Amino acid sequence: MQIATINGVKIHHAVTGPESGRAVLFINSLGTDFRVWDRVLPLLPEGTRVIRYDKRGHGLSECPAAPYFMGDLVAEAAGLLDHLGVGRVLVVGLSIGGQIAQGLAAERPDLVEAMVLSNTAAKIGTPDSWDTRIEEIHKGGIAALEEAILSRWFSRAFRESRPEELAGWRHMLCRTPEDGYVGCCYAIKDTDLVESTGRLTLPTLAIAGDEDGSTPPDLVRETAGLIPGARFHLVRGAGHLPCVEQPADVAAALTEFMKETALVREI
Ligand SMILES: O=C(O)CCC(=O)CC(=O)O
Repeated sequence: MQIATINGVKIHHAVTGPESGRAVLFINSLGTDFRVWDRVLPLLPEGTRVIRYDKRGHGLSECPAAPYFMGDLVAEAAGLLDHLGVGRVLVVGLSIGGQIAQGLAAERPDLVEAMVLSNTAAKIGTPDSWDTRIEEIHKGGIAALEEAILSRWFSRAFRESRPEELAGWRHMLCRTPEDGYVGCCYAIKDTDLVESTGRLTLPTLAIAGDEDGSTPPDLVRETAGLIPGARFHLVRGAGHLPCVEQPADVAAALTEFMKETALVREI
């Protein structure tokens, strides 16, 4: 198990693949830990250097008291890359992870060569919607919202046909510490990256799920539209977590993007 103290927080992370390989940083979503990428990783090009971590309040990382700020989440992603000394990476961020990726690209362009924004946006939800969610969790815990959250995370077909897997993801969600989950809700509530993301020029691939109830395709497409040349890929038969539901499709899109951006890197 690899733990490093970054920005004063103990961050659980894992690095696999050869040191000479293309480095890819994966950042997971609200209520998930880095196992959310498990089904995609074996399908990536051989020799990829994969860096995963649990953001604060999730997985095996330390859970400071809520609220959290996007600036801290970005500082921890940057601090981890500095700590590992891997240089510029391709960042793949899912939902809040995609917001951290956008923030990282804006704050530390020396660390990010390209990004994949999966099921995310420059701004997610409204302050009122996040206040309501935070209040409901304080009253009834994450369990009070689990059905609603799972119905946004996964397509109906997945929920009906894969009950054992659904149970596993339910456990991951409900075992997220309340401070970790609510802390990140505060960070998303206060985040509006429209201006800073609109100034980005790095190669970008945006991915959406056609049944995503959290960040629907049009919202993801809107954020992609802020970045000149960004490509958009729609995953069919997927909710908010296409990396779980349609890993082959996500891995193929990522592999294609890695090939394209490898050419950009060599110029
Ligand atoms: O998944 C995230 O990181 C934030 C977006 C969200 O609200 C997911 C959900 O619907 O619970």
